[in-house]
Amino acid sequence: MRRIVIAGNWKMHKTQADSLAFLNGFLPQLEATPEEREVILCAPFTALTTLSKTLHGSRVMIGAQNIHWESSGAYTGEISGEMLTEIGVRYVVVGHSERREYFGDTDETVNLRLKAAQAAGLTPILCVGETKQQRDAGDTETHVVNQIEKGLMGVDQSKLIIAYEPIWAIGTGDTCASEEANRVCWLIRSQLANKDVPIQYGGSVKPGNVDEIMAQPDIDGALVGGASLDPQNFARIINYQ
Ligand SMILES: O=C(CO)COP(=O)(O)O
Repeated sequence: MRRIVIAGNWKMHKTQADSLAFLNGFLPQLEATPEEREVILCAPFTALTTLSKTLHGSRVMIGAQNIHWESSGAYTGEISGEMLTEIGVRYVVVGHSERREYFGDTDETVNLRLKAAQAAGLTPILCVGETKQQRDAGDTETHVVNQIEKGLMGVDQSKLIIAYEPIWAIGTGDTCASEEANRVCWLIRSQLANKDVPIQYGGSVKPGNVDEIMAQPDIDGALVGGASLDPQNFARIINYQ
């Protein structure tokens, strides 16, 4: 039985005060949300403790947006798995295209981060997806399969979430057609030993397109950027029909 997991990726948005204000508007809207839908907020490091304390005992889980592969050491600016679990973080986004593009993450370091997350008891959300050029050149399948193969070497597939995020659809308003997103999610699943890994779609998910996306048979959730910053929009996405 596959799980449904909806995660908000706040990226570099929201102070602690902003995060608390968000929860005030957000939590009351989850009262009628079906129990089986897992809800995660992936917030900046500085907001994690506040969120964790405020959400203690709630159905909303906390995720981080990066993790280093060593457990401690001289790695200025990085964060370890133990530092995250200590404050109640349960999930971590790994291999987001913004980290690959701007901060030098490669399939090799993504693989190390995934293994470190699992060793610390965190569930990683591995992001994969093609650029516009790769799609136009007909390389989507090869690229995504390659990211999956390299990223998942030696990774435990029983404690894992995957997000298919076509880069050209991120923050552009240009959603991937839901049948096409489903096709690539199906392709990803076909590469996995564990067919029950939740596979999310990410890229301009909004209240207006979530129902159609979630109706697809191989899409088990969403990884939501911009629309997760607004409590009404994100709650509407979680409460998809
Ligand atoms: O990158 C994303 C989530 O990780 C998607 O961002 P948008 O929902 O803003 O397109």
